[in-house]
Amino acid sequence: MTETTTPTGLQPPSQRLVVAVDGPSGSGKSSVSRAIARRLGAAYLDTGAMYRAVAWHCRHQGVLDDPDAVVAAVQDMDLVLSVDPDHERVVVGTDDITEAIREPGISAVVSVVATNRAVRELLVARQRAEIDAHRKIVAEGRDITTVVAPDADARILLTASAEARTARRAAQLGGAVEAKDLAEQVSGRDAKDSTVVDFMTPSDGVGLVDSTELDVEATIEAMLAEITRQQSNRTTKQTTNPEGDRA
Ligand SMILES: Nc1ncnc2c1ncn2[C@@H]1O[C@H](COP(=O)(O)OP(=O)(O)OP(=O)(O)O)[C@@H](O)[C@H]1O
Ligand SMILES: Nc1ccn([C@H]2C[C@H](O)[C@@H](COP(=O)(O)O)O2)c(=O)n1
Repeated sequence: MTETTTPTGLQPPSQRLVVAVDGPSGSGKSSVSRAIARRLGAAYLDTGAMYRAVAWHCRHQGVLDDPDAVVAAVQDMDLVLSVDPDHERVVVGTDDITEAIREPGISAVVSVVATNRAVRELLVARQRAEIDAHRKIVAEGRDITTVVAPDADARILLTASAEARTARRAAQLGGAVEAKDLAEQVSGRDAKDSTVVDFMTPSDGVGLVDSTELDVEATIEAMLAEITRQQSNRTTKQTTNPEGDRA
């Protein structure tokens, strides 16, 4: 069956839309994906917040140094994560950790859990369930375009130069962080996280948006244009080859 489309090639509002966004630290994934979700009337899944919540929980339980205990802690973890793009909220058990997961102490240790492959498997399963539960959703992280939702309707790698990303992080933190700590928070963390997933180069079929020379609004516009382009391509393929690759 062929899907119906609007004159612009965008799917009508009643149809399912999954947008997957990956990219390195400071590329703008969270701020831009949240804004896109608002404009599309979609849910917003911040998968980095899940890894941060796991890091907070394991540190709270004093098990960060024990990989097996980390996995057990994730299995038992009672995590509630808001997917409302207008309302950020992360709760573990009875603890509201929305603010706590953004602290430098968590940024410094989050790679310990993010590079644990068993933890990744558990979180990927939760992320897929969350995506399946929503008709429209923008999900962002490091492995959404490749592992979590490789069949997403639109898949984008959002990049920016290391210099631009470091400058953005410095501005975000209000200049209160030393240069070496900033470099560790941006490039150092990416280097550790890159050992388990590739989020520096787009895989096949993933669109690339480079925000180095763009401000936030221009990046949002470039992302929306790329989403429209990929949706149009998919619609054209479905119209010209409705049976897909089936012989
Ligand atoms: N195109 C842009 N131009 C200028 N500043 C930007 C741009 N995109 C994002 N920013 C700013 O850069 C900072 C980092 O952005 P954001 O937190 O969205 O990045 P991120 O990729 O989600 O990082 P991380 O993965 O480390 O959480 C924020 O202060 C944001 O407002
Ligand atoms: N899909 C994901 C999302 C995040 N991570 C890791 C990478 C970061 O070190 C950490 C926190 O992410 P951030 O909030 O900075 O985007 O979680 C990952 O490995 N896979």
